Amino acid sequence: MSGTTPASTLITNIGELMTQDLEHRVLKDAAIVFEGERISWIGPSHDAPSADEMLDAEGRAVLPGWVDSHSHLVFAGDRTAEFEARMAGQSYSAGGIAVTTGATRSVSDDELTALVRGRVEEAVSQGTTYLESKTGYGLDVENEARSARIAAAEVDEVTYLGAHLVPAGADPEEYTDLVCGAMLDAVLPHVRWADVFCERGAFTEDQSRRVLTAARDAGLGLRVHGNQLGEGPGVALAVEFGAASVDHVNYLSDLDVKALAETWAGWDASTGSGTKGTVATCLPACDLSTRQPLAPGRELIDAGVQIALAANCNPGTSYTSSMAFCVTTAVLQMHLSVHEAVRAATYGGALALGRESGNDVDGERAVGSLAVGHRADLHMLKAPSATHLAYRPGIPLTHSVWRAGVRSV
Ligand SMILES: N=CN[C@@H](CCC(=O)O)C(=O)O
Ligand SMILES: [Zn+2]
Repeated sequence: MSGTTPASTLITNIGELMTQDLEHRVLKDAAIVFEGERISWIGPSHDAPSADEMLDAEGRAVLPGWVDSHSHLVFAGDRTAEFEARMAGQSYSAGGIAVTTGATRSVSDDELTALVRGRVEEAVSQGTTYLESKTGYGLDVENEARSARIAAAEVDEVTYLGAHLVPAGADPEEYTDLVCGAMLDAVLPHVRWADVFCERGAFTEDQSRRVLTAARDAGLGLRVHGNQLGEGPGVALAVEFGAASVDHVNYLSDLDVKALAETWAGWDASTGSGTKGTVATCLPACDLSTRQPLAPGRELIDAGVQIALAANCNPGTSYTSSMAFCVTTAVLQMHLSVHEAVRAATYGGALALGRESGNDVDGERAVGSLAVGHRADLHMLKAPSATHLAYRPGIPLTHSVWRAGVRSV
C-alpha cells in the first residue's frame, strides 16, 4: 500500500477486537481510532468518534500485529539439500551454520540488504509489525559488524550472535575471546541485545558464560539459545544472568521449568508491574522442521512462565516467517487456547523484547497489545474471529496491516 497517511483513522464494525491488553479484553462489534502512530480510542462501534478516514471492517477480526522476537534474517543462500537429508532421517546439527556463513560472506552489502528487506516485506505481508533479527552468519569481526549494521537499518531490534558457531579451523577459546572483545566492540553501535547458542556442537556452558558476561558489561540485554537439542545448561544460564528470554526450550527438566517460573514470581500479570522474568520463547516451525519435540508451551504457561511464540526465520532450521503458522501449531499441537497462542505471538514477543509497555508522553510506544497510547500496529483478518487461525490451518488470513499507524498491506 502507498499513498498519504491520514491524520486520524477510525475502523468500525470490527467483529472481534482481540486487544491482548492487561485485562485481556476481547470486544465484539468494536471500533478503534488511531492518530498517526498512536491508538487514541477503543470502544463499542456505536460510540465511535469521527475521524479523517473511516473504514468499515465488515465484521472482520482485528488483532495486534505479530511481534516476532526471534529471527535470523541476515543471510544469503539456502540449505535445501540439508533439509532434504533431514526429511530422509538425518538429524540437525549446528554445523550447517558454516554453509550459510560462507554464502553470506560472499555477497555484497547491497545484495545482503536486498535479501533482508525482502524477508521483512514477506513477514509484514503476513501481519508481522515488529521484528527482531540476529546476526550470526558473519562470524568474523568485519562480517558480524556488517550484518549488525544492515539489520539495524531494516528491522526493529538487532541481536548480536557472534557466538553462533565456532568457525572451522578456529580455536574455540580464542574465538570466544574475539566474540567478547573486538567483535563485540565492532557491533555495539548497531545492537541492543546479545545472544549465545549454548548447545552441544556450538558453545559450552563456560564459553557461554563468558559471552553473556562481556555482553552484559557492555550494556546489552541478553538472550540465550538453549535446550534445543537436549537438556543442557542454557535455561539455567539464562536465569542466572536475568536474560530477557531463553529460546527453543525443547528439552526441559523439572528444575528448568521451576527456575523459569520463579523468575516471574515478582511480576504482576494483571498490571504488568514488578520485576520481569525470563520469557521462554517457543519456536514451533523450527521444532517441526528439525523433527524435535515441540517445546512444552502448555506446561510452561501452567507453571506460571510467560512464553512467546516466534517464527525463527533462518535457512537452517525454520525457513518461514509465518507467525500464523506458529499460532496454528501452538493451538493444534501444543494445546494452547487461541487467546494464549495469539498472546504469545504478540504481547509475549513484546515482553521478550522489553517493548510491552511504553511511554505515551514522548516516546517509545508499547507494542504487542492494543490500548490507548500504544503503537497502532494492527492486523485485520479475512475472518470474523482469531479462532479461524487454527480452524482454517494454512489459509492466508491476513486482510490488512497497519504498522505504526501506516497502512502496509
Ligand atoms: N539453533 C541455532 N540457530 C538457529 C539455526 C541456525 C542454522 O542452522 O542456520 C536456530 O535458532 O534454529
Ligand atoms: Zn535462533
